[in-house]
Amino acid sequence: MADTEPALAGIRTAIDELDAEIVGLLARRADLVRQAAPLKSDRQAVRAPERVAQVVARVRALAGAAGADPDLIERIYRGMIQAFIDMETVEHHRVSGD
Ligand SMILES: O=C(O)C(=O)C[C@]1(C(=O)O)C=C[C@@H](O)C=C1
Repeated sequence: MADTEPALAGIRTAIDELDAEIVGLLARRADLVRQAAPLKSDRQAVRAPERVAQVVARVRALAGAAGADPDLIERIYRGMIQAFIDMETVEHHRVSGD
């Protein structure tokens, strides 16, 4: 069998480079979500299920156009948004006491 190590190492280097970009983008997204927290009236407004549905529908369409699996992208986004909701809930409580 051919030595697969160089190919795997190359793939992992490319993944590491993408992760550096993704983390930078996530930091910017987290900053924007944090800014939204004080603008919301209560916990239900923080969760904003209709907005989550809108974001998921949009990224599914973007995934399709980009040649990615919409189901995979939806799973990733639902996990990510839940983490942002948790963070935004803590921030909302901090600024509003609600
Ligand atoms: O759009 C908002 O209102 C946000 O706070 C952003 C965001 C998201 O991460 O996309 C986070 C929490 C809400 O449940 C909906 C969407």
